[in-house]
Amino acid sequence: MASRPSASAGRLWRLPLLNAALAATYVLLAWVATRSDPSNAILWPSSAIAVFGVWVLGFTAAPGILLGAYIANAEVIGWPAQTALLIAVGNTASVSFAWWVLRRIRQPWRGLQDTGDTLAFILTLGLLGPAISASVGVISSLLAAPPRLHDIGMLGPIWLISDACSVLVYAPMLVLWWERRHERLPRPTAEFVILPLIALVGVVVLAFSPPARQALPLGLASLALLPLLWGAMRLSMRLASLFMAVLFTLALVGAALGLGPMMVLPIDERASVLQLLGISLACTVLLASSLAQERSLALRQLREANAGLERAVERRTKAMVKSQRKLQEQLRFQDSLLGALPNPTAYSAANGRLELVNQAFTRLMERSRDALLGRRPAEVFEDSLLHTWTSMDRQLHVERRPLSQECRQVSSDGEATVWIVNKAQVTDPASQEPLGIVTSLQDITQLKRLQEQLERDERGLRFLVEESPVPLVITRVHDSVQLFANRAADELFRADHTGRSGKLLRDLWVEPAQRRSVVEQVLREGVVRGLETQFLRYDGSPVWLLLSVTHTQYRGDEALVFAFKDITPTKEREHTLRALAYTDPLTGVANRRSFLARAAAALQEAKIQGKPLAVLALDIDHFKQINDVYGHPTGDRALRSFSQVCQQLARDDALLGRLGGDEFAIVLPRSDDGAAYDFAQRLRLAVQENATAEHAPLRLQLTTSIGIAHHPCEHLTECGLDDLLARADQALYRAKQRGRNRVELWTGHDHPGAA
Ligand SMILES: Nc1nc2c(ncn2[C@@H]2O[C@H](COP(=O)(O)OP(=O)(O)OP(=O)(O)O)[C@@H](O)[C@H]2O)c(=O)[nH]1
Repeated sequence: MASRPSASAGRLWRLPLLNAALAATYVLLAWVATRSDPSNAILWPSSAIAVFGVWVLGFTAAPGILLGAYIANAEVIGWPAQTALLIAVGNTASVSFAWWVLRRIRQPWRGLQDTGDTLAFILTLGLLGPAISASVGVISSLLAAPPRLHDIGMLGPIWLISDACSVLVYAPMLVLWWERRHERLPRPTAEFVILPLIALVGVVVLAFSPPARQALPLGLASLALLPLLWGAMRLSMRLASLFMAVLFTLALVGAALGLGPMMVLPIDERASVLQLLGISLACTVLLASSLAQERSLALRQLREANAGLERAVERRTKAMVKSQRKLQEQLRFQDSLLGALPNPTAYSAANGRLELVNQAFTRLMERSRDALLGRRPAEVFEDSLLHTWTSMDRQLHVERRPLSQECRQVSSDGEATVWIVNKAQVTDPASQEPLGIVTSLQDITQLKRLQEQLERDERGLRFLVEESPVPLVITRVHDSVQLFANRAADELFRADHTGRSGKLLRDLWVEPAQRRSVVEQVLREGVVRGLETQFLRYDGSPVWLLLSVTHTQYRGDEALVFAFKDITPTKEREHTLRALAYTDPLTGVANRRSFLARAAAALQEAKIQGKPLAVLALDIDHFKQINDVYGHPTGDRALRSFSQVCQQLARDDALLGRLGGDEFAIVLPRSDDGAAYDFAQRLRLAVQENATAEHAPLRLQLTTSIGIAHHPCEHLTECGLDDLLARADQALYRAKQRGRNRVELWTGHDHPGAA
């Protein structure tokens, strides 16, 4: 490759030196070529140096070429200075221009790499450059000294041929040896030593044969083509160009000395014929060598590709060996795994024949491994297992998913065993094609017996539970769906009678919040015992239940078991007793004890809240007479009628109670004396109008007297319920004294003594 001068400072000094060396070489070669005859040089080797210069230094070689050409033309040949300069400019410009054209038509220019490069080199630097140089030279010569007409016709071609021959024969050798100076030479073999020697000797004989043998035909010179072609095809391009240059130089020297076949030609044609011969030999050798170079490059690439291929094959082979080894390891592992499996396990190929069996399988079959491997199921299995085995295989081919099936087998000693046959298809991971089937058997004889026992036990238990007089319900935890209810439970909740109409057990709780807390407690602690709670039956009627709940699994579901006891009669009895304890049986209002307790609580609350409270004491007027005249039953009716009127008129927060006989009391929370007085008056009037004692056909009209006391008290800072009742009683006493059917407020003047 042409090296361009670098702009770096370190290399600047080299360029003038190289140009000077180039000029000096140019002049030296011109001097050598023209030594015998300055006006008629056989060759102009300086042109080759100019090409070498421009190739290596690029256009920066121009000063060296110009200087060398000028000195050579002026000093060596003897042209006048002006002509010499013109010719030198022509020489420099032609080679530079040819170099520029070469770089344009071969882009990127890589040197003499192939026939395209070589052809471009021949056409540009080999022919175009010399043609321009010759043209400029001829014109310059004409300007200097007009020659004869004959000479004008010949001067251009002679100049061109001479330059072209020089460039084509020597320049490639120089350039190739310069550019490939670091490449090692091939090791010399007999062929590469002997054949060039023979060629050299032949050329020497031809070129330097004595004048006596000048009669040899000129065509013999073409024999030189044979060794040159051998060199072009067998040697590297660098050696071939050297070989060619050496042989041609020998021929040239012979001709210069007046020896060799050229001597048969007229003297003025000898040089041109030799040069033409040189040009054609050079072109042939260069192109043939390029072809050989291309061929060897292609061969090298092929070899490299081949080597790459071989390496790939080797790698692949290694990988295959590795994976084969891995596969074998896996197979060994698989074998040992299979052997270690406690369950009888076998692998059968796609054709059904057994390919692998473990020891458990051989024991089950009561045959040796060899007696099983390679056999079809029909050859080794008894009827029951055979039937299950083959029908599962068929099913597996269709469904292609693991299957399990139960199979009963009778061994040779007549013992029946039950097996679960598990089968799974093995498929090719890539194509999904079935490869075979793995079968594993599981002895469930014991399990089966246990299961049967359990089923029997469960039947017994189920009977017990279903027939138990204790109502039992099982519900699923997560959705409360009823999983089981015994007959007693259905009767308790009247499920048969009305139907459940979509209701769940959880809908029957009267207090849903209580249900939630019970479920949480059961899930947390496992059991809840003896909880009294109220449910509604499916028909809506209430029922009191004693409830126990526990947490269990029922047929795979998380479940709650509810056990109930109907305690409704007990609860009703309790209720009646409580009612009897707190109410007056004749009138239904609070009895004395209950009234006093609730009244005390109301007074306490009024004190805490700082609110007023009034107490009314009531007594039916002349009640004793009713009893005495019309009898007790009429008196009882009078009491009931009176209490009813009081109940109807009293506010919701008022407390009414019968203290005894015909004495009643009313507590009015948040009522001052004015409000209490108004209420008492309204009540008195209501009694007068509505309270009666029926004594057919009579209808006795009742009246009442009312005394009022209130809290806070006027004269005492602190007073209790007893004080209030006593004051209300004193006020009542005053009402009686003042004619009855009246309302009196306690004023502080009423006291027993005053009465
Ligand atoms: N019928 C009936 N009479 C009862 C009952 N308890 C008490 N008595 C009677 O009620 C009467 C009470 O009479 P008093 O309040 O003393 O006299 P009174 O006739 O109402 O006179 P004044 O109160 O002054 O109007 C007595 O004759 C008792 O026997 C009862 O439960 N039923």
